[in-house]
Amino acid sequence: MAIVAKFRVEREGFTLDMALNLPATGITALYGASGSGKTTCLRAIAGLERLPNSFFQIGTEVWQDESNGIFVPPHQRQIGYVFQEASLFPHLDVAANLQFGQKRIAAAERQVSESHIIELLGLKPLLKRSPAALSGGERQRVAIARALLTSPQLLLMDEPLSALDRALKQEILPYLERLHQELAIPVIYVSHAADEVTRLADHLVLIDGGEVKAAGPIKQVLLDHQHAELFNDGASSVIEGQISGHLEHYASELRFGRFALRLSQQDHPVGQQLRCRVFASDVSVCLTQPHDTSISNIFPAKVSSVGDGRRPGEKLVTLQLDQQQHLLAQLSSHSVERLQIHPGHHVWAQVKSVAVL
Ligand SMILES: Nc1ncnc2c1ncn2[C@@H]1O[C@H](COP(=O)(O)OP(=O)(O)OP(=O)(O)O)[C@@H](O)[C@H]1O
Repeated sequence: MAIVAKFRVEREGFTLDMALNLPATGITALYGASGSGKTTCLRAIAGLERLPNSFFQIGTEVWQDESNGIFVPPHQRQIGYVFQEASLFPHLDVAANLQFGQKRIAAAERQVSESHIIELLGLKPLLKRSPAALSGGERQRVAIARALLTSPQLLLMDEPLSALDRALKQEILPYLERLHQELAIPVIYVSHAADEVTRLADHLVLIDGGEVKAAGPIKQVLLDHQHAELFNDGASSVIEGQISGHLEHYASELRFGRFALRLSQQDHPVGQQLRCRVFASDVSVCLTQPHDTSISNIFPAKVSSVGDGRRPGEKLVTLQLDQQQHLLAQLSSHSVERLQIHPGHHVWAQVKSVAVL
């Protein structure tokens, strides 16, 4: 099943022209700077903004095809929408706010059970509270639950964590991961926070100036040197693996394919799936296997490409560890020349540090 969209609108000083072909599964992140057109795209998907000459289809359902006079109004689209700020009814308690979501759908059409959603989002202890007595993170969890209880075919989330401080954000992210693992509802997630996107998304659409610059599975898009600079905090690659053990010296081990990555001690149990982000600036390259180094994570790799970095004198080198896993290394062009690093070259990748997401 796929989501196919074509949106075009010209506004004063801004043209949006996007063609999207997305999988109707998992989390797709729309990532771009402020003013790049993410919200306009989301509002167009919801039908809140009717853009001329546009088209939208999810699975076999066409919600908009202006060339054939089709436009399904927003209230007839099975969509859940979560905004930056949770807009709960202040006079109703959490339970009544949730029921409001569910009542919009006839009992026979409900796809999700209320008790399951309450459990997934950890809302049981909050049911009798009024919205005023909730933290920002709790309010947002209620808003997400309310949207899910309308049994949407598609969940749209517009910067759902951007109004929360770092601690609240960290509190809510595991809930979003659980939703992802346990519910089959596709999510389109708008964000300009690279850490959120790399942690949650399966698919990534990079938007710049109203246009799609790149789209595809997140690991693949991140490796594309051309787009590395659109990710505003620097080029990086993602490693996804399972905690395979807790080691001495306050360290844990993450297995990915036939490799193991040593991390600072993690609280997660063995077997827990985890994503890490490896910044290209934290990866260096040796021609021979280093033994006398303080760096613990050293992998044999093959250079698959060498491209220009963000600044003059910088190169981005893609290193292939195996069929599934690549790393990006940011090197000086001087080092690339001195070590004669070229595609096909067998080298050793040293990973200085890893951001656990
Ligand atoms: N109703 C409107 N009429 C005219 N211009 C608009 C309208 N809505 C948005 N714009 C303009 O369209 C451009 C894209 O806005 P949009 O809100 O989609 O960007 P965004 O990527 O979501 O930004 P942000 O992250 O700041 O929310 C901006 O230049 C904005 O000023």
